Amino acid sequence: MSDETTDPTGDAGGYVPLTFPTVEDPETYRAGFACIVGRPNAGKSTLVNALVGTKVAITSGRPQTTRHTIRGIVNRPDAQLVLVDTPGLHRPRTLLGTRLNDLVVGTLAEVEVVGFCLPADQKIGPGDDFIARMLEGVSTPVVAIATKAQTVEPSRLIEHLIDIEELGRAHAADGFAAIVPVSSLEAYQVDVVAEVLCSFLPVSPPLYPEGELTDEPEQVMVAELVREAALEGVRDELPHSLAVVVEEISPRPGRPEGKELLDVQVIIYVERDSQKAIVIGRGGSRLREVGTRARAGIEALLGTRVYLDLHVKVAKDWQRDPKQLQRLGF
Ligand SMILES: Nc1nc2c(ncn2[C@@H]2O[C@H](COP(=O)(O)OP(=O)(O)OP(=O)(O)O)[C@@H](O)[C@H]2O)c(=O)[nH]1
Repeated sequence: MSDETTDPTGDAGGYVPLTFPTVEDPETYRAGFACIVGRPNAGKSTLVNALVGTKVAITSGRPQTTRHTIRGIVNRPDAQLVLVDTPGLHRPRTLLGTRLNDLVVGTLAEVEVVGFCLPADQKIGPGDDFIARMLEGVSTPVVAIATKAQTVEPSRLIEHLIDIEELGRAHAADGFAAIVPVSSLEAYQVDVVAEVLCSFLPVSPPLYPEGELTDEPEQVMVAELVREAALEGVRDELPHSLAVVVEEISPRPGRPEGKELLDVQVIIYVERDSQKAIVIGRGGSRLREVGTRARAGIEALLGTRVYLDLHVKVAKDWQRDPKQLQRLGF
């Protein structure tokens, strides 16, 4: 299934030269890494997107859509905060789950501060306790973030903040390093979250050039865009059964200047033939829509016209097969 653009809107071939952000005062400028954790659906990706100001991670109403560690970078006059968005922390049920948790714990030890998202629209439960216990094992300071704060009544928010305080004290003598309510979609206190997280970073020059939104390889970003497009409207049928691999991104040879074209070859893996039929749709109609939607995002990301070549393949039970997982980049 192929799909070439006929009406490009992006700047062709527009890779922006990299410059480092302006440092207001090198004596006090801070830079470092923060990791955002929380149970599935806690609002982690939405918070990262609000902090960074550009969509870098996938959000959806369904748990566990973020399979890769995606970093967003917040540049402030006084600090650079590099955010690591983690997959939904959960008790491992499949091998994929185990790998995700290993990935999360490994990441926590390497960052300067952890943001622990606890959604205000839900009571603190066993999933949050599980994460709090996991955090006991790392010495990184933990900032509790009461997400979705403006989706509930003030009385409920207060109750939630008290419960968070208790959760913190149950797991560490001094409790959480800070507790901040935020509502990412309602633009409430997003700046405060950035400021509090930055206060835990060491004095350091900026780590990444300006304009760089993520240090994930382009392949991963492209795969995420295709995955998001392929799940659109069929999340109930295929929530976790879909993996995307970008086989190749290469410039089409012999294109005239200003009309550059990137060939992008992508494989969508599903677990069963029935799922393949869902992704492709009648007469390939759905896959065409997936291609059109994904291509628009890829062109915006890469800043050039794209020829997207999409294939759907069946990889039986890929979630439980270590070899398949490795091949799919987990
Ligand atoms: N109204 C409102 N909705 C929010 C807010 N934050 C998150 N949501 C919604 O909550 C749902 C889950 O948010 P995500 O950001 O995808 O959650 P996540 O923690 O990244 O989820 P996983 O990737 O499954 O771990 C989405 O439907 C969001 O739109 C908020 O501040 N206000």
